Amino acid sequence: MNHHSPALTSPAATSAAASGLRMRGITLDVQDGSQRRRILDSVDLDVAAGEVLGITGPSGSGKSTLLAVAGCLQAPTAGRAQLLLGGDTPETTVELGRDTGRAAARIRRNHIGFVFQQPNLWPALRVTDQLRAVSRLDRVLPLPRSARRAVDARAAELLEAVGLADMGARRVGELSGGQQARVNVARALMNRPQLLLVDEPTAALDTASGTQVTQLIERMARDNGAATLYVSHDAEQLAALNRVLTLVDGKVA
Ligand SMILES: Nc1ncnc2c1ncn2[C@@H]1O[C@H](COP(=O)(O)OP(=O)(O)OP(=O)(O)O)[C@@H](O)[C@H]1O
Repeated sequence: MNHHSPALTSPAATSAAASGLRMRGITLDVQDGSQRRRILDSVDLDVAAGEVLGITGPSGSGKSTLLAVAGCLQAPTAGRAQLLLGGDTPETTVELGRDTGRAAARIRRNHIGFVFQQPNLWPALRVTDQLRAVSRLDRVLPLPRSARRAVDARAAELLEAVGLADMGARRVGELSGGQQARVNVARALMNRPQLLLVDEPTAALDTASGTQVTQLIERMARDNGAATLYVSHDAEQLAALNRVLTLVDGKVA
């Protein structure tokens, strides 16, 4: 695996990494009344495993739509989105954005973590149970004890990594906004995704907590080897990232 930062020759597409996200020529047209509208226009980008790429741009420039394509929630009209898992071969490549049905749901469950501004945590559920609830192992009932232990160990490891080691038994409704954002990041990484998609995670936080969450996302992306797209409007948060791509009218500016 290549954990080196790619050379900063271009803000978007960089030298190919053996692991990470590769998007080429991503174009999305939608029917808007009687007109065809181009929401994304030939977007190229690379994000190596463990690296964070900031995505910014004016409202309506296509940032969330780009995340939706990478997250198999929206199939592009043209172009290719691929998640490389250690080589550029069919066996080590997950094709993203080809369809949005059950195969896409499986890809999301196995390979993609999402962090949104609205964390969608259950306020009455304990922190550890939030993490247990998204584990794909929870789908097989009854769980063998060894699998349950593996899930609990992963949850404990992540809570420690995000600085909430003592909070596992707390109910989410009792946590501060910054702590909830941390639970949100931990939960997104439960299934060891190789791709992490983050949309405005600091919008509801003050600057200091926002900065901590951004630093946390960078560290967790690196430590977990997750290629990460980080959408934000917040200049302060973006300034902390090594690479930022700006979209204007669906194009890389
Ligand atoms: N399926 C769709 N049908 C019609 N229009 C769409 C569709 N998906 C997105 N759009 C339009 O595409 C444009 C880009 O939307 P998108 O949400 O990606 O922008 P954004 O950069 O994330 O904006 P914001 O910063 O406000 O969240 C918007 O004008 C939106 O209304």
